[in-house]
Amino acid sequence: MDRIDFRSDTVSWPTPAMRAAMAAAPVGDDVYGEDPTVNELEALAAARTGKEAGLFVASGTMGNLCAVLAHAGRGEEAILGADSHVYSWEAGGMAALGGVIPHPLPTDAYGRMDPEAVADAVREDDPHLPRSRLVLVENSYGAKHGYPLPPAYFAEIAAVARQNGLAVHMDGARLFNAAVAQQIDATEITRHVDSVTFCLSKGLCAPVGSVLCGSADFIYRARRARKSLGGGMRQAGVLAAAGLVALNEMIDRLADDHAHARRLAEGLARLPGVGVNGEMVRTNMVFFDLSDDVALSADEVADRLRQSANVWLGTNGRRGFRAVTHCWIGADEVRVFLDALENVLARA
Ligand SMILES: Cc1ncc(COP(=O)(O)O)c(CN[C@H](C(=O)O)[C@H](C)O)c1O
Repeated sequence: MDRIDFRSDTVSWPTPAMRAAMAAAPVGDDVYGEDPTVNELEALAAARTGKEAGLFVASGTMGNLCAVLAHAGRGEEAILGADSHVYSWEAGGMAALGGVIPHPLPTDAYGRMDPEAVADAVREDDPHLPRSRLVLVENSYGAKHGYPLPPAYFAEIAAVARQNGLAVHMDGARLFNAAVAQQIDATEITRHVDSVTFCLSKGLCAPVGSVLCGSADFIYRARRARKSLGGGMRQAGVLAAAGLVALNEMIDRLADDHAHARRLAEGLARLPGVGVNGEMVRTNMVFFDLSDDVALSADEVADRLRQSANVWLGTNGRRGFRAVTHCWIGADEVRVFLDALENVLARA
C-alpha cells in the first residue's frame, strides 16, 4: 500500500510540471541578483501580494525571521498570538537570533487577537520597558483549524498598529488557502499589512521555499538579514522555477483540498468514538478528537493507522489529531482513511 499522508501539506511533493520547469530553469548567481528565474518569481510574488518587492527564502520560518529582523532590533518587542506558529514552532528564532522579545496575547476560537488587547500591550516610552515595534499576525491560522481570517480583522489590527507607530507582518504560510476559502484575491488580505511571508512548499506543492514580500526598502533590509542567516543562495532558479509553477497553476486547485477536508470532516462526524466541529473546517485542516469511551490514545490510534493501512496522521495532544489535505490527497485517500479509522476504533 502506498503511504497516505495527512500529517501536513508540507509533505506534498513537486508535480511533473514543476520537475520539468526545474530541469529547464535558466539560472545565475542569486547573491549577485543574477538568477533570472528567482527574479521572475520574486516579481510575481510581489505582484500577487500587492507589494513592491519580494525575497525568495528557504522556508516560511526563514521568511518570518527575516521579516522580524528587518522590522525590529535587539531589545524591541513583537506582539503576537500565544498559539501563533512564529511564537511556538520556529525555534524561538526572533529572540535567540534577533534579540527581539515576543509579547504573546491570547487568541479567540478563530485565531484573532483582540485589537484592544493589542493596543493595551503597546509599551509606554519608559526606560524600564522594551520598545514595541511590531505586530505579527497569521492567516490562515494554523492552531485554530487553519481558519481563514477576513480582511476586516487585519484592518482593525493595522489601525491599532498605525496609531502606535508599529509595523505589521503577516505569517501567510497558507495565505492563498485563506484567500481561496473566502473567494477573494490575496491582496484584499495583504493590503492591510506591511509585509507578508507565504509558502510555496505547502498546499502550492513546490518542493522548497517561501517568498517574503514588502516595500523595496524593507526587502533590501530583509535581504541583508537573509544573508546574515546564511540564506543567500546561488543558482536557486532551479527551486524558484517550481515556485513559478506553484503561483501560476496551483492556487485555484486549493479549493479541491478544502473540499476534501470537508468530505473528511463529514465522514468523521459519522464515526462513533470521534468528535469533530465541521463548522470550523474552512480550508485544508481537520482537527478532531477521540471521545472519552475510546480506550486508546491518539498516538496508539495513529500507530495502528500506519500499521494497518499506511495512513499517516498528526496527533494533537493525548486525545486529538490534525489531518491536513493537499494535492496528493483525493476522495479515494479520504475513503481509505475513514475506513481504516473505523476499523481501528471498532477494535479499540
Ligand atoms: C502557519 C505556519 N507558518 C510558518 C510555518 C513554517 O514553514 P516552514 O518553515 O516549515 O517552511 C508553518 C509550517 N507548519 C508546519 C505544519 O503545519 O505542518 C509545521 C508545524 O512547522 C506554518 O504552519
